[in-house]
Amino acid sequence: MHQPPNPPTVYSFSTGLSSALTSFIVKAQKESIEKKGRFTVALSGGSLPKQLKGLINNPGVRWDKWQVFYADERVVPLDHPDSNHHLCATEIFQRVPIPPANIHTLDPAFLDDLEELSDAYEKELIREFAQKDSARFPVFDLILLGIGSDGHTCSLFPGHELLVEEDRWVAYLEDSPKPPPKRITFTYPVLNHAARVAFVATGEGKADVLSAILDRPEGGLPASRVRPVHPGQLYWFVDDNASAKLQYPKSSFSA
Ligand SMILES: O=C1O[C@H](COP(=O)(O)O)[C@@H](O)[C@H](O)[C@H]1O
Repeated sequence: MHQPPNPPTVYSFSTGLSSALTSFIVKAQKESIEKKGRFTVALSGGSLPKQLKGLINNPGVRWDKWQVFYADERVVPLDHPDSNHHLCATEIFQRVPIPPANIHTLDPAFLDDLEELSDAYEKELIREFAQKDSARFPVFDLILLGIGSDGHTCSLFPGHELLVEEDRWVAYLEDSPKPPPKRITFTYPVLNHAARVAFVATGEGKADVLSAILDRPEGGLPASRVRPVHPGQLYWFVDDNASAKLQYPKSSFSA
């Protein structure tokens, strides 16, 4: 019998969000390596990578065991300032000993063909997961997401047709309301099969939307639809500015 999804756990911080997030990630990494010998992570762009700086020079991080994907990516060259990979590389990966082969970027050979590009990224996921796991969808150890003030997450935007995609692992869009317009994105089946999903949101500009996502999930904003299937866990790491209007109960964080 299917069990309902676990309810979200919300941690709100006046200070120290980044170091709590670091402890959380390192703990998840340790558990995953003990179980499976690797740590599969998907990252977002935007404001998230700056919150991950505690991973740099952290003796607990086993970079050689990480397999990194991007939960969404803008269709631009990998060294373009709009690229989520470029952002993560600049903030983190250029400063840590992660083997380049463990970072799975979009294939720049297909930048002019979105269908080929998203197919190729899906195949990259299949290569990493299908040989090792038997699940119909990849089971990431951790997916780290951000939110936009319109409630989007990854490149899943309010009212977009990709919100009902049930089959593809990776999809593309040419009409993102936030520039740049061409993007690829994980779909809900991938997000909702992860072992853990953690959203990170900071600043008063996110306060209204955070309350809409968590206090009124029936509104169906894209971020509200991220509800990992049991036994997957959903976490929110937010600061007190972002949670200022939130009614949803907060939990206290312990490393
Ligand atoms: O366009 C995007 O936006 C979201 C949210 O960005 P933020 O700057 O408000 O944190 C981000 O999570 C996503 O990866 C990115 O492509």
